[in-house]
Formats: sequence, structure tokens, C-alpha cells
Amino acid sequence: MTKQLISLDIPDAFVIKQTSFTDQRGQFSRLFCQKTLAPILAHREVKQVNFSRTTIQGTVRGLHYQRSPEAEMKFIRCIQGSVWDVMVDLRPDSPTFLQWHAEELSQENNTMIVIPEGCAHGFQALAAESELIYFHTAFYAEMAEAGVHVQDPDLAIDWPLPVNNLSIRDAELPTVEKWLKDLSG
Ligand SMILES: Cc1cn([C@H]2C[C@H](O)[C@@H](COP(=O)(O)OP(=O)(O)O[C@H]3O[C@@H](C)C(=O)[C@@H](O)[C@H]3O)O2)c(=O)[nH]c1=O
Repeated sequence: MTKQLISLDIPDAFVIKQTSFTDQRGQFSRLFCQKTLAPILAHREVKQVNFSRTTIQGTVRGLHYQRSPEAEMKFIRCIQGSVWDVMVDLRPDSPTFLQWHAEELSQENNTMIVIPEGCAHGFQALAAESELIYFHTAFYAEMAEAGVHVQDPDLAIDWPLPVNNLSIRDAELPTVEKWLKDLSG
């Protein structure tokens, strides 16, 4: 049920075009298959599956990642509504360090995005009541949570709608400049 596997410019990041079956009863989709995704998963395994619903259009969540050794790869699909999904490469040794990539994920487009370890993830709800499902290759570790601010001018992420409804935690995330200073001690 995987139609196409597309490597992105950001190393180890992918877009997966999946398929779905529709008949008179409705729809059937396979969201995750360990065998089909083995070339991406390699030694990893899915440890946790998460769900989020975002009520208000324009809401932004992110940009989040887990620090090593709790670093994780995430496979993300939109199962209701649509979101503008963003990853930012925060791996200082990566050729695409601080570059971002965005992809629209929607209920209709059967697109899954793969965020590798060391890249931060965020999204903006393009529609009210947008729902995401996440497959994570590490357990949630509160102490390892980190991130950068979605409106950092140095990243200049081109959010399609005015940024709205940030959580208190997300509004307080550092700029990349501050994050880099903290990283180097
Ligand atoms: C991410 C996560 C949160 N929580 C708890 C912490 C908190 O009390 C509550 C809500 O968490 P947050 O406010 O961090 O939810 P949210 O801002 O939606 O966090 C998510 O944002 C997107 C962009 C991602 O990439 C996800 O991996 C995750 O970080 O749920 C867990 O118990 N397990 C988890 O895996």
C-alpha cells in the first residue's frame, strides 16, 4: 500500500505516498507496515503511537524534538482535516543544518512524512479539527524534550496562515541563536 517513497533534501527525511481502498462501504488504509518501511526503519522499531486533534484553524504546534539518547524518528499522517507540516534540521553536522521542509498532509492526500532523529517537527492546522497520528521510534521522555520557536526570524518559516494559539510552552521556546548558545554550553 506504499505507492511512492520520496527522499527529501534533508538527509534521512522522507515523504511516503500511500494508497487507500474505497468502495461502497467507505475507505480502508494501511497506515504503518514494518516490512514495507524496513528500508527507512533499519534497526529502529515503533515504540509509541500518538494522536492529536487541533481544534482551531491557524493553530501551530512545535517545533519539537527529543534530545539524544531519546532521539526518535517520527512517521506522521493526517487522518482528518489538513495541516502544513514542517521539519527543521537541527543536526549541526548535517549538510542541511537549519534548513526546513514543509509538506501538506491531509485526510485526502494519503501522505506520510518521516522526520529523522535530530530534526524538529511542527505543524499548522489548515482546517479546524485536524487530526494527526504519530508513530514514534522512542518512548516519550519529558526530560529530553527540546525545541525552537516557530516564529524565529532566522528560520523564517513561511507559515501559510497567521500563527495562532501557541501553547505556553511553545511560546517560550528559544530562538535558534539561543538554542545554539545553550548547546555549546
Ligand atoms: C508528546 C507527548 C506529550 N505527552 C503529554 C505532555 C503534556 O502534558 C501533554 C501535551 O503535550 P504537548 O503540549 O507537548 O503536545 P504537543 O504540543 O502537541 O506535542 C507534540 O507536538 C508535535 C509538533 C510533535 O512533533 C509531537 O511529537 C509532540 O511533541 O501530553 C505525553 O504524555 N506523551 C507524549 O508523547
